[in-house]
Amino acid sequence: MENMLEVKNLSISFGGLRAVSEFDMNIGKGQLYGLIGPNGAGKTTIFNLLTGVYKPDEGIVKLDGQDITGKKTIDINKAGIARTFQNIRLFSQMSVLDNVKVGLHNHYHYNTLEGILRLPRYRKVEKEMNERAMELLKVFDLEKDAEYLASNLPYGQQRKLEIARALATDPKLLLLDEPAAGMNPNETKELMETISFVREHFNMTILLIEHDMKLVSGICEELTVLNFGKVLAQGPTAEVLNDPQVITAYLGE
Ligand SMILES: Nc1ncnc2c1ncn2[C@@H]1O[C@H](COP(=O)(O)OP(=O)(O)OP(=O)(O)O)[C@@H](O)[C@H]1O
Repeated sequence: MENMLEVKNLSISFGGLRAVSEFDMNIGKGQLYGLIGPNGAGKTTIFNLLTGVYKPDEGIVKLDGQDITGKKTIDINKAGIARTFQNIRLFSQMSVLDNVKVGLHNHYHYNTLEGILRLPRYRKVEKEMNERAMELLKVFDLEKDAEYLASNLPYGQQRKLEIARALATDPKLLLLDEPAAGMNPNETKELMETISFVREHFNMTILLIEHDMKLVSGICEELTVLNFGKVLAQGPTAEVLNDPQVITAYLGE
């Protein structure tokens, strides 16, 4: 299997704290991959390194063969990585539809003057964007909520909308940071179905951070377990979760 993501020897320190150390991870195209580990292990820091929020002290990140190490967040997004956040970050005072359209701006363009004068090209692009955004909302069963304010959606739906907005940027790799955080068991079950569906429907490669072991064992094919910024175990989900070191360091806590 060809790799979508290749991470080699990634390290970063904050002051004296080595938050991520000599971290390696390969994710095959189309894989659903989990990153787990105790609180403070460095999982979110790895997402921040992959998305250019932090620049690594050492190491290489390649997306679909392209070196993206140390690039700016916006350029990494254009290269094909989109993410969601541990605490939902929607534009709460914008409509559901407009939240998705924000994501589409990577790919649809008109200049300001065309916009102000409402020239035909502006209207054509707007129409295409509305159609594309509605298509995405349909996938998540949110099209009937298109005109609502994002903040009026129930929590589980806001999570879905955040995923829809990330997908609107047309990524190659989707990063989900604790998508099930704060969800009840029913919402989590629905979310698992949504994530599996997104993988199939968009032929997407997905990396997720998650503490909910039911979700992790239910949908992830491979895992990396992180402990104190280092890889503790890596491989097929069932093997990793039965590894005595993993049970002691993480699952047994
Ligand atoms: N910008 C920063 N400055 C200083 N220390 C930081 C910074 N970002 C993260 N850290 C530290 O790096 C370590 C790893 O944090 P990180 O948030 O990546 O852990 P995590 O595995 O995502 O934890 P959780 O499961 O609780 O979200 C922690 O000790 C944290 O305090």
